[in-house]
Order: sequence, then structure tokens, then C-alpha cells
Amino acid sequence: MTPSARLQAAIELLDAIIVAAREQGAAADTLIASYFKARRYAGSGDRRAIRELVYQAIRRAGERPESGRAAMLGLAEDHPELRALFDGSPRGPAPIATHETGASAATVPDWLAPKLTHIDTAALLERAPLDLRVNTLKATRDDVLAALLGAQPTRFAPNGIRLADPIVIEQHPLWRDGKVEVQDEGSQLIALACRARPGEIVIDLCAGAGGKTLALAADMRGEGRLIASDSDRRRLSQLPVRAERAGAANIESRLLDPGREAEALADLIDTADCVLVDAPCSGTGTWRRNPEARWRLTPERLDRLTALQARLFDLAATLVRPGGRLIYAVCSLLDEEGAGQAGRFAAAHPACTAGRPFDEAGSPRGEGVLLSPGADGTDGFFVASFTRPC
Ligand SMILES: C[S@@+](CC[C@H](N)C(=O)[O-])C[C@H]1O[C@@H](n2cnc3c(N)ncnc32)[C@H](O)[C@@H]1O
Repeated sequence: MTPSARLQAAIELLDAIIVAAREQGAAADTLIASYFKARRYAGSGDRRAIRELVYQAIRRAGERPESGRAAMLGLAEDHPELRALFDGSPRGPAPIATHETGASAATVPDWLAPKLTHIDTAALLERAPLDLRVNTLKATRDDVLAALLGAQPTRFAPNGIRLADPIVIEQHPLWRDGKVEVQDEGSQLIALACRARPGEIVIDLCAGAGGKTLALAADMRGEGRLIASDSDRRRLSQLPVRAERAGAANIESRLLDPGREAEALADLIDTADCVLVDAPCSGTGTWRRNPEARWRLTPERLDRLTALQARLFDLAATLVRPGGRLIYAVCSLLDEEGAGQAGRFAAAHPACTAGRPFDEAGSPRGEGVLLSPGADGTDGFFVASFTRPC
């Protein structure tokens, strides 16, 4: 493909990503993958170059641009060499009209900026590293470090590994044998905050495809009950295969009916040694991986999320046994979803005591701790740890 054709392909992809962001459609990565699947003629160099252009344009535009062309014209303001590629060639973009302007540059959408003043927002758009968690049911961190060139231990998580260069880990024998899982160090720390032990009853209320469930299973050494629930059938259905690969045999899955979650969990009231609520959220802490998520969030969507978080937080509290632990986490840096939720919960449950979820990482925020890309080098999370009185 010519450089102009690559630019036009990036513009078309950006158009699709903008529509998907407006209509809560597929993620940018998914759209890029299906775009190339339908265009086998694009070689690996073309794909890499187009993807790079798309992500540069997404990272540069804080607000959702009007079109892919506007996003790319904005990028061309920082990279003037791109302007010459708007050349009107058969597969290239039309020439730039005299008064045509690009999308403006910003890290954060205007309405969110005042809510993120406590954060180094530039770090939210840096490239995320590839972190692995060593599955201690099958391997030790030393074994894995020795087997992976350029791998380093993570700063805080004891079973974490950070790779200098991204690799396709799913093709590596370590992954196929269930010795490692892809998991950001921040997610590993959330699972560690649960302090799950062998023989306990642990509930992962919003387990998704089970990323943190598998970390909890390793901490429990396969002993005790680990209940993984979620309202998303597709995500939850991925867990059995992952659990089998990881050699985690003590996981029970429960599909929840949204709005009627308590019904499927009624037998667990007052029983759990630990409940983890890894609540659905805006994902502001994971913009490094999904920078177009900035274009998806609206004040109305944030309101719906905070209402759901409060409901799941309160539901989780009913499942904890006297003396048990309740861990609330969101991959968000917004106080509405993090410290605000924990503060509301603490006020409504004055007998529950908040403790520090882990010792070294994170900065105190309200009743919990904030992990952030800038300060901790992890994805952004808020996490709070409460103990129910005996
Ligand atoms: C942050 S994700 C969880 C990620 C997962 N714990 C992991 O480590 O991969 C939040 C999850 O909450 C789930 N969820 C949304 N509404 C829910 C509800 N009403 N009850 C339970 N889970 C819900 C979503 O389907 C999503 O999987």
C-alpha cells in the first residue's frame, strides 16, 4: 500500500471507531482486527503502520472527533509530513481544503478534566507494558523469569513479570501450559488485597472472564470454595477453559440476572470469608489500553454506573460473614466511582472498619488507595478493604 492509501485506511478505521464510541459498539482493537481480516492484501508492514496512525490520532484527541478525517487532520498538525499524503490519489484521502481544520488536541475530555486533577493524566495515555502473572499452582516466578528473555519482576506484585517487548504470549508454551496469565500488575494487586487463603469461602462477585478469579484460586491452592459470578454469560463462559488450563479446580460459576443478583446468591448470605466486588466502571484507569474509551463516557453513563456500583457494593456486604472481608475495586480514577463509593459505604456501615489493602503500592484516597499509571506504573484502580465486625 502507498503511504497515502495507508492514511486513507486509518481514516476509515477511525470513522468506524468514532461511530462505535458514540453507539457503545465494539472496541477499537476489535474493529481493527476485523478490518484487516476483510483486507488480506494488507501486509504486516501496512497493518503496523495503519494501526500506529489510528492510535496516534486517538491518543491526540480528547473529545470524540466529528470524523476520522478530522482526527487525522488534527494529527497532521503535529506531524506536518502527513499533510502531503492528503494528495487526492486514487486510494488516498482528498486534498486538504483551504479552511479545513483538524480535531483539537487534549488528553482528557473537557467535562472530565476537573474530575482528574489529582492524577498525572498524560501518563494515562502512555503505552501500557505487557504484564504477566505467574500461576503459582504450576510454576514459580524464578522459573518464568529464566525462560523469558528481557522479563523483569514487577515492582509490587510478588508473582508479576513485566516484559520489555510485547510478544504474542498466547503462542508461548508457558501460556499454553497455564504457567502464566496476561494480567496487569494493578489487577494482580487487587486480587492480593483479598488475602484469600486455602480453605476459605471467597466470592468474586463481578468475575467477568475470571482474570482475578484465577489469581484468587492460586492463592487458595485449590482448597476451599471460590464462587465466580457475573451477569454476562459470554464472559463467564470463558472461565472454565481458563481454569482448566490453570489447573484451578475449586471454582464454581454462577450467572446472575441483572437486578435479581441476590436470588442466585441467597444460599451464601453471611457466609463468605471474603467478597471481591470488581465493579463495572468507566475504565478511566485503563485508557492506556483503550484510549478511545475517553470518547464513550458521558455524564449519563457515569450516573448509571455509579448507581450500579452502589447496589453491587451493598449486595456484596450481605454475603460477608461476621469478621470477613469486603474488597471493593474499580479500574477508574474518578472519585464518584472510587473514594466516593467507599465513603458512602463507610457512612452507611459505621461498624465496618477500613484497612490498607496492601502495604507499598498506591496513594491513600478516602477510605482506600489509588493505583495510577503515573505514580505506580500500573493501570489505574481504586481499591478499598473493609472488615465486617465479628
Ligand atoms: C471490571 S469488570 C470485571 C473484570 C474481572 N473481575 C477480571 O478480573 O477480569 C466488571 C464486570 O462486572 C460485570 N457486571 C455488570 N453488571 C453486573 C451485575 N449486575 N452483576 C454482576 N456483575 C455485573 C460485567 O459483566 C463485568 O464482567
